[in-house]
Amino acid sequence: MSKFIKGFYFAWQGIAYSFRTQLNFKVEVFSALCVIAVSYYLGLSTAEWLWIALAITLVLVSELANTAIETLVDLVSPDYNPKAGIVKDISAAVVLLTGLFALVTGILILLPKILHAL
Ligand SMILES: Nc1ncnc2c1ncn2[C@@H]1O[C@H](COP(=O)(O)OP(=O)(O)OP(=O)(O)O)[C@@H](O)[C@H]1O
Repeated sequence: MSKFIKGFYFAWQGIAYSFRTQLNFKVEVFSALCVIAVSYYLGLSTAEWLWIALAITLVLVSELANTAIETLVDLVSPDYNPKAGIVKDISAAVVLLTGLFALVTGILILLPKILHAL
């Protein structure tokens, strides 16, 4: 396998590991699929699709980074350490912020269209 192809394989391993072990990542992937289906049904403009894609990407990327940081913290600091806790808390805060951004984006773009379609 070429080094280039191997890179994709390792990246996929990281996604598969996160999906297997992180309930939050599973929920976010399924939520993203639901949002994409609803967006397709509602017929978004190109700009609206880009905002939805940005929100979904930010949430999934931050959850993957959070999983990597948690795993690294558990590796280097398996025992209780206030600084290890702070690192995990900040990492979780990043996911929270991207989730809030996704929520606001979804409400601003999808809610008016859903109400109009009812
Ligand atoms: N080694 C540690 N030392 C101090 N506090 C920790 C440590 N590990 C975890 N904590 C605290 O417990 C919280 C939850 O940690 P945990 O590793 O269970 O994260 P989680 O988000 O619940 O992860 P997972 O998705 O694996 O369940 C952290 O945000 C942190 O405040």
